[in-house]
Amino acid sequence: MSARRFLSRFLRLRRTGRRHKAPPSHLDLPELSAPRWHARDAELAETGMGTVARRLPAVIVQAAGLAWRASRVDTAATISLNLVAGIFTAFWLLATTGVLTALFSAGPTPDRVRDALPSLALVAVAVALRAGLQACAGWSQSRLDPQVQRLAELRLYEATTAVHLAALDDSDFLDDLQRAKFRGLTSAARVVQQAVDVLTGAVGMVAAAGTLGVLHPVLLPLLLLTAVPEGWASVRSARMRYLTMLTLVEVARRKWILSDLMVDREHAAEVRSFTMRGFLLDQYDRSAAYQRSVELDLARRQTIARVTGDVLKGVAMATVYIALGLLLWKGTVPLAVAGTAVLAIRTGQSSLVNLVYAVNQCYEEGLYFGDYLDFCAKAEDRVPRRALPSAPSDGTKPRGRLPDAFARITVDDVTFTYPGADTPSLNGISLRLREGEVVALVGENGSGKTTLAKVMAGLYDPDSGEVRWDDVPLRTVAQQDVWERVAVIAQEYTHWPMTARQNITMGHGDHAPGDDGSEDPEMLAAARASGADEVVDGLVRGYDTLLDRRFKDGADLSGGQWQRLAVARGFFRDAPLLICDEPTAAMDARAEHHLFERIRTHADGRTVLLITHRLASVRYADRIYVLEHGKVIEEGDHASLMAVDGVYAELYSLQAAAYGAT
Ligand SMILES: Nc1ncnc2c1ncn2[C@@H]1O[C@H](COP(=O)(O)OP(=O)(O)OP(=O)(O)O)[C@@H](O)[C@H]1O
Repeated sequence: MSARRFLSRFLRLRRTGRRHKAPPSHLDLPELSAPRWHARDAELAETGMGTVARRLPAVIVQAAGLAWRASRVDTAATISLNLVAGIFTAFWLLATTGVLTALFSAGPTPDRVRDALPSLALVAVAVALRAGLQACAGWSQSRLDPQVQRLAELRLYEATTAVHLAALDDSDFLDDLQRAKFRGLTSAARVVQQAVDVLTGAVGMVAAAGTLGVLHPVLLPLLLLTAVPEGWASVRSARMRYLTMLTLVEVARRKWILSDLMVDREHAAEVRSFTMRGFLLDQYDRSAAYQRSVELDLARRQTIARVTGDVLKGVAMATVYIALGLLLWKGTVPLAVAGTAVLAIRTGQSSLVNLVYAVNQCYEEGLYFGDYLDFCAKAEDRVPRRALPSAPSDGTKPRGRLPDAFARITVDDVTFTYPGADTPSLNGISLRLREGEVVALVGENGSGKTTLAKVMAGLYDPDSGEVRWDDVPLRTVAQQDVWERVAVIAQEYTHWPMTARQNITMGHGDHAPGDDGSEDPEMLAAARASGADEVVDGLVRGYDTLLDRRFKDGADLSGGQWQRLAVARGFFRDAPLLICDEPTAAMDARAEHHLFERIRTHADGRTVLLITHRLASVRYADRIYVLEHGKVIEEGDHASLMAVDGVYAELYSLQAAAYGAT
């Protein structure tokens, strides 16, 4: 939030009666001002009840649509049970008139009580049925919530795991994603809940108003008169809380960040070694103290609003009783009707208060839910039609079929620019790999090696140019077909919080040990080739060890040990093309030597694209491409590149000299 926006918001809040101290200056930090978390807050603060009422139907239609898709039975049950309960509310109120008419009639008391009994029985049945229906409605609503939540989560995750990788490099898309995930997703179930509460409140209100209309039309305005003060007090109190939370957003974020730093294991060592404890606790305490003072102030102002509402309600109730007295005195309504009217007014009053509150909440959640829906639609637009093998068979279906093996891979004049970047990361690159070759990419940091590897792995589509397997362009085949035929040992790999076995075999079905306890021979071969077998030998539960210290009996590995597992994962995939991007960066000298030996012997007949800064290891590559600023500037085998005496020769000589010196 810019200083100006903060100031104007602060002043606006002061004008609406707030008297908070400004946040302490140490809290006014740039990392707290990311707008994505609470993008709707300012809009909500400005919105009046008129706007809310106008936009509400659209929100309710969206909520109903989601609920319907989540569970037709529970949605239909929730709505219809609430409606029928409303009918019984009206029925109960009208039956009460019968009871009161009999009780207030002339004659001996036993006779009057006897006359009232049939109506009393009707009242009892109506009240019991209404309570039963409301309980059932509540039950079906509780069943609906998790189903809505599941549907909303699935839709989001299905989209985020299928969007084009380039979408995740787009900062606007990432902002929208964060907002949809952290705020929009939780609003899905809430908007449905609030929509049901709006319905329930409206039904109760209509039942009470309908009853009063039937009793005597003049009684209707009395209902509004009593409900308005309480409705006002409840909305005002909710808005106050909301606006207060708004000013605490930054402080709350600061507290999350600080609490993560003080609690998470990954920071624990540095917190101690850099003696950060006192600093963190002090920062946390100051934030908490500010939050406490704001919340105490809120409690005081909410109490004032509630007391004001209660006083106004008392005045309104007195007015209603005076009006009823006058109507009785004038003979406009009989005594029994007046008695029922009091009951109906009280029922309608609580329904109206609930209704106003639910409308407010429904609208608020609806805005965030709208963000979620917008994001899902945007993300689904960015899912490539050829993402999955089951791509639609319309004009955009994958035309080609990727060969299971290839004679050559050709990269032809490929250009690629990351979303939002000013300059291309790949600028007219051409190269070729023949089956069974080891081809190396070398070059200084940022020269485009990893980007080229990702384009060749089918993770990014080139802006122009083509990558072909034999004669089949990658952009014409289903992406999943490409991914299944390429094994990538990435520069930055994930520490999967799973067992050692799953870390190697993941994405390739279940590789549980056989009945005799023997492990899958292919997995063992991959582990041996990468040196992961030595890592697993040191784990208490072997391949069954969970590699995450956050769980009971979980283990953690060193950087080099994790890298051995990542390499084993790449070797395990039965893919004709193996891309190794800095596969030994964290390994010790012996493991590195072992791995490069393996790669030099062509990794069991596979074609290998090797990216590394260890130039001694690329000497034996069949061909070496040297990249600079996204272009190939030299190409050839080690001997020919040394003979050219260009960039490769310079880099190689530098490294060789360093070793020579030692
Ligand atoms: N996700 C991204 N979004 C925008 N630009 C990126 C992204 N990833 C890389 N780049 C840019 O693309 C260029 C090439 O990066 P790349 O990672 O391919 O280089 P590299 O040769 O693999 O470098 P290194 O040797 O350091 O691994 C760099 O200028 C980098 O800043």
